[in-house]
Amino acid sequence: MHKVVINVIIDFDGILSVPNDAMPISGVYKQPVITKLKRREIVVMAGIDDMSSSGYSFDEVQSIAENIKSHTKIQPKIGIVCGSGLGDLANHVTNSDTICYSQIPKFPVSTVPGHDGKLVFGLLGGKPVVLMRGRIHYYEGHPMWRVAVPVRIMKALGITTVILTNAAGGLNPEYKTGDIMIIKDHIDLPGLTGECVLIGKNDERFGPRFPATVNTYDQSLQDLAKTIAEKLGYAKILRQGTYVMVGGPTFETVAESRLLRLFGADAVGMSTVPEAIVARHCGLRVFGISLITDMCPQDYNVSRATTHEEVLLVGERRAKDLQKLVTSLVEQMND
Ligand SMILES: O=P(O)(O)O[C@H]1O[C@H](CO)[C@@H](O)[C@H]1O
Ligand code: HPA
Repeated sequence: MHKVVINVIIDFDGILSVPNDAMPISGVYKQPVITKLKRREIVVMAGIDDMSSSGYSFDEVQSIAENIKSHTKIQPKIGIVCGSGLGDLANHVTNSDTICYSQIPKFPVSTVPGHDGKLVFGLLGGKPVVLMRGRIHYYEGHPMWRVAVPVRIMKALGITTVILTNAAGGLNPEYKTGDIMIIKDHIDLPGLTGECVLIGKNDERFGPRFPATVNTYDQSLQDLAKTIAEKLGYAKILRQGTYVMVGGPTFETVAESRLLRLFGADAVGMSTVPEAIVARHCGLRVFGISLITDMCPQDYNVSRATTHEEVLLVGERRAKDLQKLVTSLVEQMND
């Protein structure tokens, strides 16, 4: 999304033109003339995105969902988004139907290693689910709405709960690589700086213009997950904390990690928050879980570079534990 404030030339007759090299920079213009023109025309002339664009319309989302329904008989009640290196969860789905994102008209495609780009329908813990084996990230160049539109599509498929999983860097000094963090709250850093996923026209059929985001993460699901994790013997690696989203794709500098910690975040990643917001906006119950795949450097003396390969490796190592936790959660949650 670009702020469309452009330099225009207005001649004596009030005729407006946009220079060929028009850039999205601030300019001074005569308000009375500008208001005669539709903003969309100016935007089109300047060749930049329409700032009112908020993505696929309600009808488009329904028709994408209808197309998907024609590929499977499973009617999912729970949607699961698999984070980096966590796609193996899909291997535990029985009676499965798999559809590649690229087969579905208008479905965004993921380009990140560790994100296969497949929708897997089937039974997990005896319940009908749909898993997104691979998610869409903002840093891939997608506008924010597109990052989260799969959540709207899953809602149109009939889900009532979404489970968001991710790989994240640990900021809380008490955390360790391999820990599992139940998300209790988030900080939408892109949102706070003007890139909230809900910016643009609002269609009330999706949800309200000004949605509340307190209690985004369902308390009873957090409690249930905690109980299950303790029974599974994960007490020592179990955390509950705040996830902060950054745009990425750079991993944090020491100074950035310190700043995010000062904000009160326990873990940092480049996803999840837009999906959680869109899910709450359309009335879904949300549960989020982070696998701490690396510790963010907060000391220049011990700073070492995080890599995506390392993130995927830790994901692989903890895959079984997360799979057990998520499967039991799905099995035991009420619909
Ligand atoms: O959030 P998920 O998709 O798990 O991926 C995390 O892992 C990648 C970095 O290694 C980033 O995309 C970060 O957000
Ligand atoms: N920072 C941001 N995103 C991440 C990290 C990290 O350290 N690890 C996995 N995803």
